[in-house]
Amino acid sequence: MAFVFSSAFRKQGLFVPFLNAVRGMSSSGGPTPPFTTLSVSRPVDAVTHVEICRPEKRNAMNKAFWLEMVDCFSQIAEDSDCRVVVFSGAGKLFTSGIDLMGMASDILQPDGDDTARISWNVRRTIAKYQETFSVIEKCPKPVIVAVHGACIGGGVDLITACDIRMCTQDAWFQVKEVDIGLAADVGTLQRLPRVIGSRSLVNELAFTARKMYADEAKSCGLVSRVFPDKEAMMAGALEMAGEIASKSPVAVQGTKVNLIYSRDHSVADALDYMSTWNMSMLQTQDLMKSAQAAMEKKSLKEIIFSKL
Ligand SMILES: CCC/C=C/C=C/C(=O)SCCNC(=O)CCNC(=O)[C@H](O)C(C)(C)COP(=O)(O)OP(=O)(O)OC[C@H]1O[C@@H](n2cnc3c(N)ncnc32)[C@H](O)[C@@H]1OP(=O)(O)O
Repeated sequence: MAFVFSSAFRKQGLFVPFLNAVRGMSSSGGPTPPFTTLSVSRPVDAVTHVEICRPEKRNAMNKAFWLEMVDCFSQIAEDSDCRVVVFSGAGKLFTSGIDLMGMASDILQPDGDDTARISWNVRRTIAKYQETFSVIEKCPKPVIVAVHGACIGGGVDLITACDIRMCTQDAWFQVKEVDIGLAADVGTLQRLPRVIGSRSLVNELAFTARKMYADEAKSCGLVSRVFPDKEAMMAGALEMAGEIASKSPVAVQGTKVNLIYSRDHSVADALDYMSTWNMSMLQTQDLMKSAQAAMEKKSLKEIIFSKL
């Protein structure tokens, strides 16, 4: 499997092919059928790029988007040719959040003959929308999200379900739901407090709906990297994805599953889960291959791991 590794390229002054891969990630082709809101591509081996692709509507999340995300990430979870995902937005900004024009019927005019049935249907609808972002967490492949410009409302729900967040210097984040009369209900209130340490800051953002800009997002830990512009960010995302993709998929996917498990359980329970996990996963041939490479001072990039 031939990977593109920018650190090696940079040493040789060969960063250009990498930037060409980034340029190939642009959404000029529009959504990838059968999707109508997502463009899916493979810019380099083992890396899947998913782009929310409604630039003329500022990537507002319409009904199709909420369903297509589930199909897309379920397929990626099963795709043994994919080891890492990069997620980004097409056009001027990352996303303007829920489609305020197209979503009203689902939420404001729910079906049902009486209060019980209406409530039941609303509950089901909310659970369906929650799944749109939970699939990102359920997918064992690491997901790197790259945010440029605005990331509003549902966008914050989305990025908090991702494993690694990066943004451009012009990015801003807004937990906008209170401004449209909602308590955010598809992940932000559950995941954001686990992402950034300060509950006071989370509460402030959620109660006031104020914008948080890139520097503050970096200093509070919402993002781990800030890039000067989108091209640099996509190159950085692809470089990181390539680095992760070079490692044992058994090790990487086991790491994601156990990190998420340990976030939601006690240390004792998570250690117990880990030992049960690794009682089979330690028997992988990847362990021997990786250890041998370390002993021989070889780069993992030279090692061929079986697909997973
Ligand atoms: C159970 C479900 C739970 C989920 C809850 C989620 C909640 C949320 O997401 S709350 C956040 C809702 N979003 C907003 O309030 C943002 C609204 N949009 C804007 O403020 C601006 O559009 C923005 C700052 C993002 C961009 O401004 P810009 O000047 O660059 O573009 P515009 O000229 O305003 O828009 C261009 C066209 O896009 C359409 N559009 C933008 N945002 C949305 C949206 N959220 N929903 C639907 N359509 C949107 C806008 O109408 C323009 O369309 P057109 O007039 O046809 O050109």
